[in-house]
Amino acid sequence: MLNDTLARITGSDRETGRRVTDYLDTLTKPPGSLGQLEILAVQLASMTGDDFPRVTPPAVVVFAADHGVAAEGVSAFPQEVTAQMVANFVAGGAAINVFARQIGARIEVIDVGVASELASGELAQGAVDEKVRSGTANFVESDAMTRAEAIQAIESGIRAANRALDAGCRCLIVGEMGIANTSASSAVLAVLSGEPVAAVVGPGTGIETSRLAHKQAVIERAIAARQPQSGNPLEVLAKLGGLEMAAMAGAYLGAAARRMPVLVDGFIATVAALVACRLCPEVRGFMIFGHRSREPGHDIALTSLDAKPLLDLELRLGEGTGAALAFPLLEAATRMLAEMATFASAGVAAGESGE
Ligand SMILES: Cc1cc2ncn([C@H]3O[C@H](COP(=O)(O)O)[C@@H](O)[C@H]3O)c2cc1C
Ligand SMILES: O=C(O)c1cccnc1
Repeated sequence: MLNDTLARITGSDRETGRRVTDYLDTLTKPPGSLGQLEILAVQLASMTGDDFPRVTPPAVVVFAADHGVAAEGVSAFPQEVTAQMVANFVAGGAAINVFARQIGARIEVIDVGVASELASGELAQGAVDEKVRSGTANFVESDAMTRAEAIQAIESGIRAANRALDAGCRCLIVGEMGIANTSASSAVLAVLSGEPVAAVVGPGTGIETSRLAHKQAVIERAIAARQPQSGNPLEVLAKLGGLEMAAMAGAYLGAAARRMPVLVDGFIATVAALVACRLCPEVRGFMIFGHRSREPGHDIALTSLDAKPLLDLELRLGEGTGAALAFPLLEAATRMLAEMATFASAGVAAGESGE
């Protein structure tokens, strides 16, 4: 299924993009005056192959999984919080639930590796059970997961993207929940970007500055012990990543294979996006970056992808929140194309051409 999906991903449709670029200059505004919104409109048209792309309704998929490295004291919160937040997502009380409701999104919560037994029983009723294993192994001691488990998690992400598409959704927002996943993301990013761990590591849920040096040392020890090959993204993911990160990468691939625009969230989501792009560079053409997270490694991940995020609200939450908040800008871009009058239709005199 992964190989089929990879084979189906082609570049975005530049011809449609060029047509929409020309059309934008016929709308009743000075050429280029809607700035980034015009760029967004062209991107969405190129992704979908549609001169009048639509992004509503959006889908939010939140993947949850635990991390063995939580045992090293790298998060400000205990591991149980992952399962407890899954219950909160299902009950509709988390930040992502609020913003998903605001934008009219279909929301799905998917357990790909929550450690708690409760999570697959009463706690997570209403969550999709795609558990690959009960959390990763502590990557300081052994590989986080096997290559087969990483592929299984990626494929659960592909299925989630397909469910969203089959339900009629037109834009995919991918979120995550997993205590200690900023450590796994920092490890993966350091290897894939070649940057030192010190440059990509950050406070995550808010560990004290004194504990940040410990978090950095744990990640450095893990990379030294696991020795992943930076040119092999699947190996880096399996040795140092997380099940939710694998599923997120899969969801991006699944969306791109069906030309569905993806709105990428914060630090963890962007590291997963980097993994997806290393697996298949054409996926990049289907990604829009919602916001710049306060987690310091996010800038490095964004730079690695040559990505410019839409918003900077100083968020550091994850769950898909920054992407959900950016969604109305995508909708505005599509409405601008579909609803604005042209100079000809409105009888407005055109100005001098050229900027
Ligand atoms: C209540 C709560 C809700 C969250 N929602 C997202 N995260 C975020 O924090 C975690 C990563 O930070 P670290 O690596 O420091 O554990 C992830 O679960 C991420 O999604 C949360 C964290 C907490 C505590
Ligand atoms: O940007 C993120 O996704 C993020 C930052 C800190 C903690 N959790 C998530």
